[in-house]
Amino acid sequence: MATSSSNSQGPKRLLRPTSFFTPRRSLSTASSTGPPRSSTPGPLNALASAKKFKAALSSEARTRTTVKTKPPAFPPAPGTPTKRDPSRPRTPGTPRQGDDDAHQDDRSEMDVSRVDPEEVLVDWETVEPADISGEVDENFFRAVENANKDDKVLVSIRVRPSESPTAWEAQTSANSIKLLSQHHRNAATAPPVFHFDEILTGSDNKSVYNAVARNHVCAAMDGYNSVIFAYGQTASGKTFTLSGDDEQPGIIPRAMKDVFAFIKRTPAREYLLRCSYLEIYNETIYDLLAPSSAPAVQLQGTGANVWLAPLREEVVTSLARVRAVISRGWAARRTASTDWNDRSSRSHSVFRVVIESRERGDTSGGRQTPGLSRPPTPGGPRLQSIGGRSVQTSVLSLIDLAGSEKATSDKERTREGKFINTSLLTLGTVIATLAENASKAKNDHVPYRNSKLTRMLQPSLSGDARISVICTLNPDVGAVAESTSTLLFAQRIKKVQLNAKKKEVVDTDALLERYRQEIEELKNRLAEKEKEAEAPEKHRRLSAREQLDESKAMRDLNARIKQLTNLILTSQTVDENRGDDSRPASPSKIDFDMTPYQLQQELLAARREIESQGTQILALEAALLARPELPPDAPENEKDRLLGEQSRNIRELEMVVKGYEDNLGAPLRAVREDVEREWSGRLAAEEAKRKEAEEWATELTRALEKEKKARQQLEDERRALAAFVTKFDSLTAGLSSSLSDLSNTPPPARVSKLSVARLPPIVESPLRMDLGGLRAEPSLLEEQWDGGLDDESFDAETRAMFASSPKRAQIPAGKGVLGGKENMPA
Ligand SMILES: Nc1ncnc2c1ncn2[C@@H]1O[C@H](COP(=O)(O)OP(=O)(O)OP(=O)(O)O)[C@@H](O)[C@H]1O
Repeated sequence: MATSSSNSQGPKRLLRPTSFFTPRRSLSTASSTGPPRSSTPGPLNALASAKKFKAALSSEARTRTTVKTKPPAFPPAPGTPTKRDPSRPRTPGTPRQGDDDAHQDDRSEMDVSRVDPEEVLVDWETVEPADISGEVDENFFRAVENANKDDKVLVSIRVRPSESPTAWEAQTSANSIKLLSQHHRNAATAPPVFHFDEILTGSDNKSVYNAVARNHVCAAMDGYNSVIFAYGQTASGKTFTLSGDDEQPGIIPRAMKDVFAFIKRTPAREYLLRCSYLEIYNETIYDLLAPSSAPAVQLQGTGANVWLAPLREEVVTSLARVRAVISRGWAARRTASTDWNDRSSRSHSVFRVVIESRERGDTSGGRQTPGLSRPPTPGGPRLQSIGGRSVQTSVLSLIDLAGSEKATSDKERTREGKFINTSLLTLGTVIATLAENASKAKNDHVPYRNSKLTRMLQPSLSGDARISVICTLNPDVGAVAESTSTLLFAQRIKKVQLNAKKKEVVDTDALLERYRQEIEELKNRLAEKEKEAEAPEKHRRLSAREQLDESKAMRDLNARIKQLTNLILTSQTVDENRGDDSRPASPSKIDFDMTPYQLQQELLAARREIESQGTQILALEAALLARPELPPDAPENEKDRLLGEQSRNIRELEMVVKGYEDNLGAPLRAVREDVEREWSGRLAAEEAKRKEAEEWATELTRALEKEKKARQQLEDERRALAAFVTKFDSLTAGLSSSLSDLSNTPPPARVSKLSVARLPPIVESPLRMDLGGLRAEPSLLEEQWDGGLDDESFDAETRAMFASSPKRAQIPAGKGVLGGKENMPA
């Protein structure tokens, strides 16, 4: 197993870059002596301020710095501060360099808010050949294939070269690193061996870029958010890794070169690239591209939806523009001379490139996707989806963290160090919690809000991006504690789980077109297969197994066609529901004067619609699940292709479902809720009315019952009266005959005329009708018979009949039943 330690290659780099991308040249006197930090630095002057090793130099290095009176050296380990060189001017309170540079005026020339995105697109034709010449190789495009597979953070360790005795044994071939046993505190146990994705040594930045960054740059070009950051103690080589120098350009310049190379190799798409550069200094975010008087950048939004504002974004169309932007930002960075690093980054710096792309096409006659011609949302895409071409957006963030450090001999540096350490500590805690949550399937609170750095990184750390972390190590014996702590951080971040997804503005037209094309192709294939299957000689040639395979393939083709047709139908339903305004009808447009019944019908129809679409989604999902599994012996590339295809389908389905939910589901739900609310109000009113009516009906029934009872009573009484009259008539008839017998006097005419038929059937007025009444009132009978008829004249039967009457009717005084004319029928 090959063993290489940092010592084996020896330090090669001596000076900070004079600028990015400038042609390689031997280090100049100017750069080796470096301008005094207090001098007014232009962007390139700032870059020319050299960062020097304080350790002993390699022979190669020595020859290059002969002009220096004191040879630069690797910085000693923290904790062993060296005495400041009195000849070197003191860093004046970490000023923003370049504050007064001459570029203030032309800073906003390519500001994204001032240019028409359509005018500044980059495509394979506009990429300058010089921008991609040199180190871009074919492997880059192989990296694209691997870019989308990893759901873990890529963690690499880079050991800085040192001439001092090293405490670590780095095995690059085994990707492991361990402390030499003589430096291990516990002599009884063996020092632990740390394993990572990559262990890198030496000063070659190209191999570092290829190993730790290329895949992530490719992923960003392919639509995934990607973050690459360097973490490590001060002076361990973070800035060297990210920015590099003339001879060894770091990750940022190499990444930008690859971005243009990617565009050159992708003739089907056009790109809008915008860069921003910012730093977090003492827990305040500064825009490095804005004038120093500009207000601090604020973190807006919450959770995973965080964006920065106000933030200057410069559109870049060539490497020359990128170079200018980086130089400007670099010049404005806060660096200062510390006990360990002559140009120590006193802030976390973030270089961001927003990559937007869409398929190329004629923009003149294209249909503007409805709803996308609005002003861009903060943090959202700028490129419009034209002619049914979706826009893919991703962000590539390249972060140079400030280095963790112990207290220094300078008060101001110590204060900065506290902020730096606090935010790095928070980053450590966040990573530890995320790792713990991922490994134990927990959901503990992650303290993102405890620092600006972690809040800004929240969307990426919570799984939204591909992440690569390069942990830089100072291998010196004096830095063992810090290096161990860096390795432990690296170990924790390895466990963080990612789930980055492509960001694409869904364009239904584009999807539909894609589906239609695929259906066409599939139909052609199916037709060919059917033709083949019908050929009789073929039938004979094929084995049973082959025939089975053949018919399965045809079934699969049919299923896919069906699935795509369903997708088209679903999309069209979504589109139709958009209406003219590309949005579903607002609930306010519903006619609320409809009857509750109509509303109910409407509601039912809406529910049925939702249900049928839900079924459609389920059917699509089932069809997707039922897709053929790969035979175990399928070639690897075929598996990859099918896997890629399947994940594309899933993404498309997700987009359609999301589109459906966004465009149809939510408004329909809102409509349903509104209708339900309205309808239940009306229902409640109706119910109240019904209750009132029921009460009224009960009241009526009760009154009716009462009336019925009263009528019944009266009827009984009438019958009793009729019986009484009949009896009376017969009595009077008997009496008159006996009287005439006795005295030959004729009976009174009036009494003789009385008959039952002349009695009223129902007597409305209360009748007084008892014997006592008859007796007490001067009744007609008494008038007529003038004492000739007394109580004794009624037999016992008649008296009993009157007594049993349910309600003894009263004959009004002076209006006896026989004499009350108003009661007599006409
Ligand atoms: N791999 C390397 N090969 C050669 N020189 C290196 C390497 N790594 C770092 N250096 C040199 O070491 C010095 C300190 O490195 P650098 O400034 O990158 O450290 P840093 O981690 O960014 O420090 P700080 O956190 O203080 O900003 C620089 O002069 C740099 O050129």
